[in-house]
Amino acid sequence: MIKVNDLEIPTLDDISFSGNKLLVRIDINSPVDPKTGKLIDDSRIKAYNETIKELVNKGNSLVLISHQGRPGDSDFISLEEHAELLSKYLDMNVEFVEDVMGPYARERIKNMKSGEVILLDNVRFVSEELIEAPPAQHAKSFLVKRLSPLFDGYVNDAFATAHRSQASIVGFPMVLKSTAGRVMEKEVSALAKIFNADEFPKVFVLGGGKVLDSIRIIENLVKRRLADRILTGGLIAELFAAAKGLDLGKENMQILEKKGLISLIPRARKILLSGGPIEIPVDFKVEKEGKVVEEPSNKVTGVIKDIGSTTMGIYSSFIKDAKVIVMRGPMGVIEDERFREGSKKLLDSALESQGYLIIGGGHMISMLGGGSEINPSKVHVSTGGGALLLFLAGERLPALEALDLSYKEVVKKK
Ligand SMILES: Nc1ncnc2c1ncn2[C@@H]1O[C@H](COP(=O)(O)OP(=O)(O)O)[C@@H](O)[C@H]1O
Ligand SMILES: O=C(OP(=O)(O)O)[C@H](O)COP(=O)(O)O
Repeated sequence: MIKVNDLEIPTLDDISFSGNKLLVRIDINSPVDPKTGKLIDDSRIKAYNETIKELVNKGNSLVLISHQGRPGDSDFISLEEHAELLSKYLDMNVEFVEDVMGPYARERIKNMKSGEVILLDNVRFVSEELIEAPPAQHAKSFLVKRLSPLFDGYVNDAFATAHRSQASIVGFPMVLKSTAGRVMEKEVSALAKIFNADEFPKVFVLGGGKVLDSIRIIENLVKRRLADRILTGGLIAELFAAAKGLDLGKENMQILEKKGLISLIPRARKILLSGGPIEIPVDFKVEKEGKVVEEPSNKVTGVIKDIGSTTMGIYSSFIKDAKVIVMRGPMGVIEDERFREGSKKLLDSALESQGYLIIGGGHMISMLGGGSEINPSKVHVSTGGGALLLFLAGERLPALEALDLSYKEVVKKK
């Protein structure tokens, strides 16, 4: 059992599945090259080998289910390439089923033989999946009602989606015997141990594009005084710079507006006024008339694509002095080679520092490359980004709550 505060989460040691048909929720949501639509990192795809092999070796047949991207974004794609990569890394056939809960998928699941593994298509093609709702409500969703009768059990290994109260995460545990998979188990146990309150300074490096999530996380970190410094990059830095009243220029303000982020400025301002330890870049690398130039953050005219060199130097020195460094979300538009430098420099500083590094989020992890030189006693590479940060900030994760509830309501009562 994994114990987190008052939650008791069963693992594959507590509920042993053998010869069963199992639904396994994984998170293989990966960065995508917007030009080609191809995956640019496969670390999350490799992460589930242990869980999948262990379950297959016990004669179970597995139906893998995951999301990829969000509707409207360029990374909202089908999981066909993911299935090919899973087959390659597992060295077994993982059949791609181009359906989620329709007759084709259900027929294929019914006909599965022991040891077979299939991957359903992007679960977010089903609109219900995008609703955040309590487990009891999701238990009544079409997704859960159509798929759950076909299974003997449910395994949740999607730590990276543990902060979402979505049907494929919290609905199935209400009706099926459920456990955490090996990735979930390792992440939760390791992070609970690593994040020792006595180790400081703790420096959080937060970038990327999921600004609403990040604001929520920063509010938590500040309220609980968990961070000594929060170094901002990506769109989060732009939001805080705007909140501080810096002149980001018309184009960047239009980008913030288009992404619906202007309404978050008052929240960012409140964090700044409450004395939150937020660092904002002093300069940015921008794209201007097709050229890459650096501009001070109080007078920006080009489109912001990365942090500037002075900021890289200042942030690196904070990182080098830290005892614990948590990194999530890139400093810039890393899909473009010209704007990878900020993220790369900060990552190198973190790897060189004496501090313990916790790194999460698909994009930052992709910067690690193969990661063969990484020392596991100094670095924890999490499959999670937002989930990781919310967990570290002390929030309860819906996926863990659902597994705990499932154990009490579904397993113990049987
Ligand atoms: N200044 C910026 N303007 C626009 N997009 C940015 C900027 N900086 C980073 N990004 C984008 O943020 C995305 C990654 O953010 P996110 O999904 O939050 O990270 P992760 O997957 O690591 O959690 C990338 O696609 C990157 O291009
Ligand atoms: O990539 C993910 O989160 P992350 O960017 O916080 O690591 C997860 O797959 C969750 O995806 P979502 O933030 O679209 O719900």
